[in-house]
Amino acid sequence: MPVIEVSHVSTRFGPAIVHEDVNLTVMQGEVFAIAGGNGCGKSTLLREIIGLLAPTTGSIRLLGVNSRELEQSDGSPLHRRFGVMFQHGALFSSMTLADNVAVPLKEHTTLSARLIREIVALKIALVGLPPDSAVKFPSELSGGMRRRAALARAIVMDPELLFLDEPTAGLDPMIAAGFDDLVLELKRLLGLTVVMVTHDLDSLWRIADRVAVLGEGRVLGMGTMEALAASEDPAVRGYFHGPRGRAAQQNHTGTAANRD
Ligand SMILES: Nc1ncnc2c1ncn2[C@@H]1O[C@H](COP(=O)(O)OP(=O)(O)OP(=O)(O)O)[C@@H](O)[C@H]1O
Repeated sequence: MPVIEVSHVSTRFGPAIVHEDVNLTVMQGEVFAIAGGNGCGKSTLLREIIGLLAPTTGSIRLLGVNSRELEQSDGSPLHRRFGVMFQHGALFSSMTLADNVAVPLKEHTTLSARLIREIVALKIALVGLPPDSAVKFPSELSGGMRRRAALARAIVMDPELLFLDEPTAGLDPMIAAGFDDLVLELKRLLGLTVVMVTHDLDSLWRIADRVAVLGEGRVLGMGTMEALAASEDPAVRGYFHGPRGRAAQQNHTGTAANRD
């Protein structure tokens, strides 16, 4: 069942064309990644899918609802059905970790303070953070812990869909791998569909069921990592067959891609 349908989306900022006729479908239960070079419009597409930005033309359906309706209805029940982890975690620096995680519950529910505390403690444990981290401020946490805290906030409303914008950017490879494992574990436990924007080729090999590669304003290629790595399309090859792409493939399949 499709949970996201992006149809003929074009995006312009003044004279700059970011997307021209982008089409893709995300199916329920998959980890779908949006990849591509810097500035190709990955984050913009994510913002359009969750209704923060309207595409110039074309349409996007999220869980069956047109995202233009979503953009206009801030309190929509649909907002409870998806969670978002923005770039770098985007935690509020003046709030403790527990208060950060509690934000969506305070905004979207009328639950008592006690119940909110209990749900927050549960989510903090679910993402593998120790209980005493709840009272700490983001500046007192490591980069990896901050990402986990941001993930706890993104799943605090028990969403069906989880959006991750560059979740492992700037993390060392071990911490990034641990974060990927956590995403897979949460997907399995909570029955999530995951949509992730990423540059991290290791992460793509590790957890993505399908990947859309954006470039030149469109989807250059879409499919499993195996299929994309075997693509003959020069634009797709360029993305996967650099030194980092070959190393990531070697790590995950034991076979290096052929040198161009
Ligand atoms: N609100 C905006 N106004 C004008 N230009 C914008 C706006 N948002 C994004 N852009 C431009 O659109 C292009 C795509 O940006 P976007 O952040 O979506 O790319 P990206 O693929 O996520 O990049 P990166 O991998 O570097 O994070 C960039 O050239 C950016 O400068």
